[in-house]
Amino acid sequence: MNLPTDLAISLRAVEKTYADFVLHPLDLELPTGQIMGLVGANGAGKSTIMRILMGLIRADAGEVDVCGHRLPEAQVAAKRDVGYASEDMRLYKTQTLRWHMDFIQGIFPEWDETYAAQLLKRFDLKSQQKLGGFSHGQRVKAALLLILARRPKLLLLDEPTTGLDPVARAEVLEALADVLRDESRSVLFSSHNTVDVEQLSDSISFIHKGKLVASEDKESFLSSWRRIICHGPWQDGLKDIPEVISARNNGSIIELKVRNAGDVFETRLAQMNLTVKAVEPMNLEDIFVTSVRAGDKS
Ligand SMILES: Nc1ncnc2c1ncn2[C@@H]1O[C@H](COP(=O)(O)OP(=O)(O)OP(=O)(O)O)[C@@H](O)[C@H]1O
Repeated sequence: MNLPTDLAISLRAVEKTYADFVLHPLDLELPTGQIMGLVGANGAGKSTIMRILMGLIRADAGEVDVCGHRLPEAQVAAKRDVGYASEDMRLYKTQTLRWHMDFIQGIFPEWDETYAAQLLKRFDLKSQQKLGGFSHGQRVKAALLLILARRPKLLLLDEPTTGLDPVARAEVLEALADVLRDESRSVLFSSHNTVDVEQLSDSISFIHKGKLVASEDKESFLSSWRRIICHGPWQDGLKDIPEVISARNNGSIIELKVRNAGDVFETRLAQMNLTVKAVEPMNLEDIFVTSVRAGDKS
């Protein structure tokens, strides 16, 4: 079945249960031409989502569409359109990078040799070197080169920058930003590195213990959070206010981290004899740590 392709990814009520983990009914959409960062703590379910999208595991329920192909029925067509890179990607240690490039070129007619040559240079890789002799960072870059030069419509990247030194990270991020210059391509990447996600993404999806707690464009997501510093008497009831994700006091200074708190929120604080001294934006790292520590409230 061919479905409309204005969405690179469409998940509807997708579920997956393992012995000790439940991916709760998940709805997720990635419009074509966008880059989405998938953020969540260890074991949140990021790789599970990636593997479902790649058809490596089957969802227990729900509908999975990738580049307009319904899985699992249109698995073969979907695999042509998707490039997937993860830590468990198998490369042959005894073969050179050139051997891998020729191998992939033989399978995917879309292979772009000019682009592959540019990536070799950008990533500072030697095509005649055997993969067994590559460092971790070089292996990650080699895997990305093999996927990017195929020019797939959708890139699924599981932790693409983990374990890379700052220079290699910058090279990889630049290469990903380049991919997006072509508006028909899309990227979903998971990362623990909130700086990368904040820098690169159009939208952010936040997953916590198998539940999608937010999936929004980056600006709205970041601006929905605030750090508020106030003066006044501490009250245990602060923690029960739904918008307050975290509340801490140090003497008469109270620090609140709030989400979706409208203007009436400050009126409410005033009614509690709290004087607002500062309202500050939060970066993704702070939001991430606050959400994970707050557990289910986020
Ligand atoms: N094949 C499997 N059998 C049983 N449990 C599994 C299987 N694959 C994953 N899980 C469990 O599902 C949960 C989510 O795993 P997943 O790899 O999706 O998390 P993640 O968000 O990618 O974590 P990390 O950031 O550590 O890579 C974990 O508790 C994991 O143990």
